[in-house]
Amino acid sequence: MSTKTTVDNFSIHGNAVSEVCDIPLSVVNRPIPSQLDRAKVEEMKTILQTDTKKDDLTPIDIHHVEYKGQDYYFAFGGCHRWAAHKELQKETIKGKLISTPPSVINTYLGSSSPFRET
Ligand SMILES: Nc1ncnc2c1ncn2[C@@H]1O[C@H](COP(=O)(O)OP(=O)(O)OP(=O)(O)O)[C@@H](O)[C@H]1O
Repeated sequence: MSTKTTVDNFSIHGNAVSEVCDIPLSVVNRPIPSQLDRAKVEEMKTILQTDTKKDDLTPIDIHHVEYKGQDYYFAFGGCHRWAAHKELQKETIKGKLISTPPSVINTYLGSSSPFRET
């Protein structure tokens, strides 16, 4: 017999980072289009608009890349939290910054990566 353990809010990247930042949505690149469950987005919007609950949503993971003296920010998951913030026209979203080498973004984005050397 096996026992299945469910871990809420686990992030292989974010669990190693304790600091949570308010990150402007305008600086974050989201290269992968989201497939959204509309009901979930609406539920999250309600949470964000409820003073006693608005901090219930966990921070999203945001990859921070420093490349040739410039800062780049990427998010791949957190699709529903992102959509809820966007639709409410929030300026910022709570996130954990994951310091990420450009080569890792190259792995995700291949030839679409801005860090590919020609
Ligand atoms: N109904 C809810 N009430 C409170 N917190 C919620 C609720 N739904 C989700 N959350 C919180 O939001 C976090 C993220 O949820 P979830 O992984 O489902 O969405 P997402 O990461 O924004 O989207 P996706 O996983 O599609 O990229 C959960 O870990 C949980 O803390």
